[in-house]
Amino acid sequence: MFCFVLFCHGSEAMKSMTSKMMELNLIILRMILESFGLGDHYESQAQNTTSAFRFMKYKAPPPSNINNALGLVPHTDKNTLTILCQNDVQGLEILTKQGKWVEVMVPKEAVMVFVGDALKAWSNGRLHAVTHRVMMSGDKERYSYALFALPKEEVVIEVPQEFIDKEHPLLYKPFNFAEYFTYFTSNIGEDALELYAGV
Ligand SMILES: O=C(O)CCC(=O)C(=O)O
Ligand SMILES: [Fe+2]
Repeated sequence: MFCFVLFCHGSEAMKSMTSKMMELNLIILRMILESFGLGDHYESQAQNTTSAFRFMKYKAPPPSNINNALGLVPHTDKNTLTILCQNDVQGLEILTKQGKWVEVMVPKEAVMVFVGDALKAWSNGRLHAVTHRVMMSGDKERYSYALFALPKEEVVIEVPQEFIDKEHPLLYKPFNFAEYFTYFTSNIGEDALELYAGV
């Protein structure tokens, strides 16, 4: 996979795209919070959020491996919410809780939204950060672009009291997102969140 991160000082089109995706991210965040009856957390959550934007290009697999080439390794996103757009070359797969990989057919003009580790932790595990990967087949390149909403550097992620009760004991200690991310980059593994912040 080839990818680069854009820090949007550049084109107006990019700036407008980023701000629309950020707007969508905030709408989704508000819907999630309201669905838990926690709409009053929206303002602080929104203020604590920043973003990164990334383009990705996946080459078509080599002829020797046309049906089954790994484009992007299995992972959970580390941030809060990801909004992903793609061209018409499918390839995204998610891992079910039963351990089965399932292809996701993203309809044209639809976007995918992923909950990342940061939001999983904040919600005390109520929201699931799904493991996903990209598998390439066929002879066309896949392009995708994503907005990664993430906590600002100084933000400490702390489970709100409303998410803690007898049936839902505290699962994650308060942690600084930037420090978690640094930890993850030198301890890459599926259970990074549990190891770093698990109670
Ligand atoms: O390019 C894709 O379809 C997936 C990208 C992704 O999961 C990521 O960058 O975290
Ligand atoms: Fe991802």
